[in-house]
Amino acid sequence: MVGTPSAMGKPYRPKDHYFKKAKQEGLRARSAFKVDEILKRYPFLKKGATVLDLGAAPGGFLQILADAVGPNGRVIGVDIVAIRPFSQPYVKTAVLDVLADDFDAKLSALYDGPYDAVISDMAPKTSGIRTTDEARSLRLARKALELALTRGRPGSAFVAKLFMGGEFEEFRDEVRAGFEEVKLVRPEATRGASMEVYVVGLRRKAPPAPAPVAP
Ligand SMILES: C[S@@+](CC[C@H](N)C(=O)[O-])C[C@H]1O[C@@H](n2cnc3c(N)ncnc32)[C@H](O)[C@@H]1O
Repeated sequence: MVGTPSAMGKPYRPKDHYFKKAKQEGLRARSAFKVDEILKRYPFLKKGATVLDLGAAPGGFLQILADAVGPNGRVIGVDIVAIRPFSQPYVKTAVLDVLADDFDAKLSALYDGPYDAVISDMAPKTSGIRTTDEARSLRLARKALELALTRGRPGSAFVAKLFMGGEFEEFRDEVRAGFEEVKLVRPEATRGASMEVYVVGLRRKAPPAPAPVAP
């Protein structure tokens, strides 16, 4: 089936190769292939690791993350939409809005960290107005970065999806300030028309030691 031509000239196929592959492999979403590719390129998640997945519904990323950390690990997934429960007891999910005032307290009640990786595939509801959508995407990515910096261990990793444009460069600099290395990934499974890119922060820098108290 030939889809509607996109702005970049590539056809948009709602039921494309990755959609079918996800179905065949029992994956909840085609996006699972995106995190799988990121983890293959940057294998920062070890068995036994603890990971926070923001914007986790319906759970494609969670399936890959659960496999990556195994039963001695821990995966926490949150979304404003309910996530069908996982059979693995080390995968915990909750309906939470990361932008809500009480989010941090509710996340702490779920699991207080620290995390080996904070991953965000959050995407705002699109308005069709490019600047508005970029700003909303950036707001979600900045919240994810705040969580990675406050709840990630030194040495931990960060991944956030972001719509290119607007303050993209500023955001990349903010990630650079907190992580030793920063990479940009546009996974194979990303649809042709999409402006999204994943910013990957590797090895969170240790926060500066507190100033010594004067005698
Ligand atoms: C592309 S989908 C995520 C797909 C998911 N990674 C998977 O593999 O199944 C983006 C998600 O971001 C969520 N989202 C958007 N705004 C959010 C917010 N403020 N708090 C939590 N989740 C949010 C949406 O509800 C949506 O489920």
